Amino acid sequence: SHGWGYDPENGPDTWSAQFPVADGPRQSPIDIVTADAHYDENLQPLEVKYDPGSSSGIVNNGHSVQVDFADDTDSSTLTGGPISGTYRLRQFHFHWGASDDRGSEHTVDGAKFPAELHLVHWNTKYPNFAQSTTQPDGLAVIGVFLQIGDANPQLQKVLDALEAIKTKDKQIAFLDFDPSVLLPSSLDYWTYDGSLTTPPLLESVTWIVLKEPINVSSDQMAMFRSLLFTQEGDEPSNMVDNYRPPQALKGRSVRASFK
Ligand SMILES: CN[C@H]1CN(c2cccc(OC)c2)S(=O)(=O)c2sc(S(N)(=O)=O)cc21
Ligand SMILES: [Zn+2]
Repeated sequence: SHGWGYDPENGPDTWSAQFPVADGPRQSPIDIVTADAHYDENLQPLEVKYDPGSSSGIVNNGHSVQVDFADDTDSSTLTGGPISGTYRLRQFHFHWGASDDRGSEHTVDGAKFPAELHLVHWNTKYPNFAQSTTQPDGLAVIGVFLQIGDANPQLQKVLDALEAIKTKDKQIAFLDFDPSVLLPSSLDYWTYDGSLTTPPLLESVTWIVLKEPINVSSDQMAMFRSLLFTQEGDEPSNMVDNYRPPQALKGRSVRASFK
């Protein structure tokens, strides 16, 4: 098996060989030390405007489950917050653990959550997504923690699609889904300059990590863990622990939108 992944032979500790930026100055995720997060009254509220008509498909890409959006118009956008200009929603996906004690990429005062949702947006000042991924202000990713609680009915539509995309590279149509139903009631956030948390680990992400988690039940978490990293017909490997651990802060500051 070649290509990056999350096993000992191709996981996060091996990525710097092919992607030297892995040891760069603004890598993600990080541990958010809440006492060190500086309240910035200049931070604007987040403005999320998503059009369910722009959702297109759901795919097992061999690293996560991802819902893709049509990003040829400004139908689903992120503005405000720490960013300037308009960023278009491209996709959302998740990271999770083999058990409920781990799975998130960011941690808060060292605490891990069982999963983390990432909503990926790109800066429309650049001609397209690919170009934006190479720019320091090219991407903005909203991170939402998942905590074990009551079953989340909004998540169920995503989970019900998983049995049709169990193996790597399987995808199906996924229409009329408004990802704002996955956001918590408070949009209070921490923000810092970082990177993609997977190869190519590009240092082009303004991270916007929401303080309030959303709920997921343990049974719903088990559904994520029924996915496979592997293709149909290959020796099956459960898609679990698809998270990169926290990286060095290297002098960066984390700002808070709330007191
Ligand atoms: C496989 N995962 C990444 C896929 N992407 C990607 C695809 C092609 C090219 C490229 O850079 C040239 C980036 S992506 O930009 O959509 C993101 S966002 C993200 S995370 N976890 O930091 O939110 C991981 C990935
Ligand atoms: Zn991610």
